[in-house]
Amino acid sequence: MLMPILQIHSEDMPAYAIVCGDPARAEKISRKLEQVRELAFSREYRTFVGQFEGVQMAVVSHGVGSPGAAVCFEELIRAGVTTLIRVGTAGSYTADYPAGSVIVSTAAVRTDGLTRQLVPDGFPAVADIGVTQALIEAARGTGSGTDGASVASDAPTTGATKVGVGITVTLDAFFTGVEEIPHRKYKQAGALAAEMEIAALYIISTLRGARAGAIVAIDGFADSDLAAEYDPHTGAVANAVEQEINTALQALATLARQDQA
Ligand SMILES: O=P(O)(O)O[C@H]1O[C@H](CO)[C@@H](O)[C@H]1O
Ligand SMILES: O=c1cc[nH]c(=O)[nH]1
Repeated sequence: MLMPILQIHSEDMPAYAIVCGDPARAEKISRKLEQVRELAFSREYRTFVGQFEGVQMAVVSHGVGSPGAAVCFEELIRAGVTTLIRVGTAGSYTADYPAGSVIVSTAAVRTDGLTRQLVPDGFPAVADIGVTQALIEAARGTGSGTDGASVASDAPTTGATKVGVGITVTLDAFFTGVEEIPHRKYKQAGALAAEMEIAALYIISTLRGARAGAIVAIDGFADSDLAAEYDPHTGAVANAVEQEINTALQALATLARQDQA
């Protein structure tokens, strides 16, 4: 069956998918796959399929913002995807996790408009516990692997990259207007970072019976208290993106092997 917006056929889709905002990041991730094929590049949605460690998986870009990303998540699940990991970027709420860190999102604060049109206020946007566990373990594993960095049990690292685990905030606005975004409250309540699509991913996955998790590379500070000059194109951010990609690929392969066992 043809998915009308992504322009992919369900017959071509594996059960496992990595999703990310940027089509260029999808292409970068696809280069780590074997027997890779590009299925479609429709609007902001670029879809590749290939194998990682023998596991057939897809890599798909969803663009910026929850409404557009929701179209991608819905069509992927309709096409047969059952496990999704978002590999994104986010602004940090804490100097403990500066640019170049990565965060595994356990749940997302729903400040977006999209999920309000799907479920009532108060319904939680939570990650799948198995996907989250696989991401945390892979983050520790990739950290102690290729570049041999030590991994502290309470503050896991990947290479030189600090890894946080906790709540993220999903916003609709990237640039502020005249309304104040309550960053200070989110931060005081313990949220680690803000981005723009994770709540949609978690709510849609919960509604449709799929499982999802997310990892984000920190590219600056989300709140104006900490905001320095925003530059998502530094070497530290590129390193964190590389680490989160390796982590997500490893986690997805582990989940697939667990499913087969
Ligand atoms: O890097 P990606 O995956 O696009 O994620 C973040 O970056 C975009 C904003 O620059 C938003 O999509 C936000 O969620
Ligand atoms: O939504 C986003 C993504 C990256 N960095 C931010 O500060 N916000």
